[in-house]
Amino acid sequence: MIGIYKNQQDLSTAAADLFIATAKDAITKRGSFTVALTGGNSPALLYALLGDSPYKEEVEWDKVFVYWGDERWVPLDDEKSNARMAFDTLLNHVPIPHDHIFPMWEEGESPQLYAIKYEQLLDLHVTAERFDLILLGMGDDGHTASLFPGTAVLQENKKRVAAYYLAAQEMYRITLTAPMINLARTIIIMLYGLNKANALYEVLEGERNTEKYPAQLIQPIDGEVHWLVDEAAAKKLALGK
Ligand SMILES: O=C(O)[C@H](O)[C@@H](O)[C@H](O)[C@H](O)COP(=O)(O)O
Repeated sequence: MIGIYKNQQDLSTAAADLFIATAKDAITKRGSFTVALTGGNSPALLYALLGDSPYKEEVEWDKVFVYWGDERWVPLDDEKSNARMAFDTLLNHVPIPHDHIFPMWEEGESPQLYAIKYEQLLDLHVTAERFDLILLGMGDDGHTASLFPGTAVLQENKKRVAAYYLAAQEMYRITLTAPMINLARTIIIMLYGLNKANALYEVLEGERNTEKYPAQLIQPIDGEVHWLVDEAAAKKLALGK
């Protein structure tokens, strides 16, 4: 389903409401809430909302387990780190136990070996391999998580977590694979701005070409996906008119 909002503020508020509802539902039904966070700019306002009143009091943070959907393979204090952004805007502001947080990074480890370790970390709390919620963004080129156009990771169907060198950015990326993402109970893909309009149109209404527009791979098996976008990003969509 797709929700089209006036601006970044409105779509971030909608995402915060959905986050809270999903967390409460998971905690009521299963006793915990497992969430994979995203990087990029799109979730910054959502994280700030969740880290402040009145939202922050709505969540039983001691029952929340935080993972990441993808990461740039850089130290936690690097400004490119997705984890650092989430700590700065959200995790340092809420009473979540430190051992409930699983950044995709380990000093001195190789990204490929850490991807194997991360699958074991998932097994600690993500029951039946299903996240309660995965947050995602989408790049102007149609990538989501670290599933970039034309990369071999798009064909990965055995691993749940994969790491690879992204030559175009001269860095390693580590990511949940599409099959793992698609097991989630709920997925939120949030994005805003005119520079996303073309990719959003191609992903949702264009021909299927997952090599070129990897976000087309996101189709939960038995869950729901919510596209939360602003009017500018929805500009080319027929269903946005
Ligand atoms: O680490 C990353 O780069 C992200 O997780 C990535 O998949 C991001 O969501 C998109 O690139 C959108 O980024 P913006 O929200 O900054 O447009």
